[in-house]
Amino acid sequence: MPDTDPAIRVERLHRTFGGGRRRRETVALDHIDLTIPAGEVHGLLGPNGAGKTTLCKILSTVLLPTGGTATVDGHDVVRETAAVRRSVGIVFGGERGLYTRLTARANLEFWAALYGLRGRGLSQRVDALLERFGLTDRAHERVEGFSRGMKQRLHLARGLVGDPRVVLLDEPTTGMDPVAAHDFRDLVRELRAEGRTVLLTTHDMAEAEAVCDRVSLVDGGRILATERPATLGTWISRYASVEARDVPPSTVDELRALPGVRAVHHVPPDRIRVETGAEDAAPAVLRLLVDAGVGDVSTALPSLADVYLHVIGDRGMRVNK
Ligand SMILES: Nc1ncnc2c1ncn2[C@@H]1O[C@H](COP(=O)(O)OP(=O)(O)OP(=O)(O)O)[C@@H](O)[C@H]1O
Repeated sequence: MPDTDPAIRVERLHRTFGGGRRRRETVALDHIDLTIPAGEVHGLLGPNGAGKTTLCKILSTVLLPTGGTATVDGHDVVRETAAVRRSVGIVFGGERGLYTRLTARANLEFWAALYGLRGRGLSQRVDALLERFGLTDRAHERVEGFSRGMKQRLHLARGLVGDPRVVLLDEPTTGMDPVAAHDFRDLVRELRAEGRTVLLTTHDMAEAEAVCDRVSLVDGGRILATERPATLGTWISRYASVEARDVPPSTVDELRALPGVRAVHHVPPDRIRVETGAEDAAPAVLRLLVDAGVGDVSTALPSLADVYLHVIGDRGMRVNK
């Protein structure tokens, strides 16, 4: 592969499900474009049904696109499936993909054999992965007796068995406890230090901020924005809201006229909530309330769901124009 090729290049990628005579068509991916340079950790952040898993499945050749193109490590996911499979390791969260009646070691041996490893090379790779993921002591136990966190670690080991240049992690921390989730973040940093490209799907904005070089916000099969995580922080501060009690009507009017104020809602019986939509708006609202002598004031950062709603709403309108 020439070094200039991105690790992942997706152009006008489209995937629908259903749409037969009686079934409504679902658009899982709506003509998306995405370019991820080699060595980047890229987050796909979005609500349920956004299309994240569909994209991972297409990139790992498990699913065919309806239209458009995708390449991994310079190889086309439709025409060069064998080469793509050699380049990609995929890790799904949850229970999928492990043979629970086999031991941890047997699971890894099975996958290593599928990647063409044999004999000494195979056992060295498997030993190294068991060690890396803290499973050496339990290697000869059946997976059905493993805790959820141990299964997750085995999933990660499995994803790396073929020494892939590109690692697709689909909700890998679902169900992990905070310590395991912390270890996972270290692992992603290690993968990057090893020069691998990582595509990580998650619902968790904090996780995305902690490990990703860039994040794409996905909803309804579209990529609404691709930004560096620091920009996600400004999205959050941009959508802060301020609540206050016993605000005189004239001050409410002044608040409505402030730049960056999106709405002022009455919250019965005696409160108002001011929603902002610009970075400096919340401090300006606070100043105005304090200057007006309003004492009972509080601010709230929006939840992740609020940020989705605001950003998706804003960009959605622009996309739909
Ligand atoms: N095999 C399928 N048959 C029919 N519809 C499907 C199929 N797979 C996915 N879809 C639909 O495509 C859309 C995108 O699903 P996808 O699983 O890619 O979303 P996601 O972002 O991974 O969501 P989640 O976070 O819930 O895993 C959804 O509307 C889903 O119902």
